[in-house]
Amino acid sequence: MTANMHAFANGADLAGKLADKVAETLSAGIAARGSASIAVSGGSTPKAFFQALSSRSIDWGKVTITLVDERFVPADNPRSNHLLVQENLLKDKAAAARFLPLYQAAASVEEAAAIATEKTKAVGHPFDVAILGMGNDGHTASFFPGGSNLQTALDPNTPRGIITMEAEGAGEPRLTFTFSSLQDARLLVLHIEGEGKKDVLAKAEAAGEETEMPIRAVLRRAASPVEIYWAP
Ligand SMILES: O=C1O[C@H](COP(=O)(O)O)[C@@H](O)[C@H](O)[C@H]1O
Repeated sequence: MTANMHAFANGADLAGKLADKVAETLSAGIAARGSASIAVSGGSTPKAFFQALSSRSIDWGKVTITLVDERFVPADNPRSNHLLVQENLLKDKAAAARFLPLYQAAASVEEAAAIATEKTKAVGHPFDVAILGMGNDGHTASFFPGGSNLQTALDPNTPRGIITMEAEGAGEPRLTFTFSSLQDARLLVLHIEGEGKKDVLAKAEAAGEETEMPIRAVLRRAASPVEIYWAP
């Protein structure tokens, strides 16, 4: 419903300021409820932010970290979002956090989604923090244009949890939290970098179908304000 733009001079500045804001929100969650949760994205954008966040002094033992979405690949695959988080976030002070992976070594991606839904069902009602990314095709999480489960993923009446997604632009089959799981995070961030992504955002903010650019569902219908963090 509401989007607030936070623009920074460069990626390093953004990473530090976003880490400060996320650490503050997680600490407030711990103070209010005794624990806190965060769902993060993969891709090429969040590495510097993860590294900055890992050094923040909060009570990481009370924090659960999970992923917004994941490829149906094991954690040693270079395309795994789990691997990205393992190498860049679950270290330094943040090594004390609990991590809940979405990938499960199941016979099918559908079975993996059911197991991951069960294993994550105690967190995220709502998440304290959800960090979304956005692809050049307007996807966010694994809500891909033309995705096999896109309508279900974006339906506000779909229960919280993880569903599967296959799409031409997605590579491997995917596991993704649904829109209903992410849209009410206490701090809902869209983290994008580069002039190209700014242009994609402008296109998404214009009129058009959500199914063409699924990030529109978040920009238009999220219950929480969308805090857009951008750097050139
Ligand atoms: O496929 C994915 O891509 C998006 C965006 O990635 P980027 O490389 O353009 O930053 C990401 O948000 C999502 O988690 C990931 O699975």
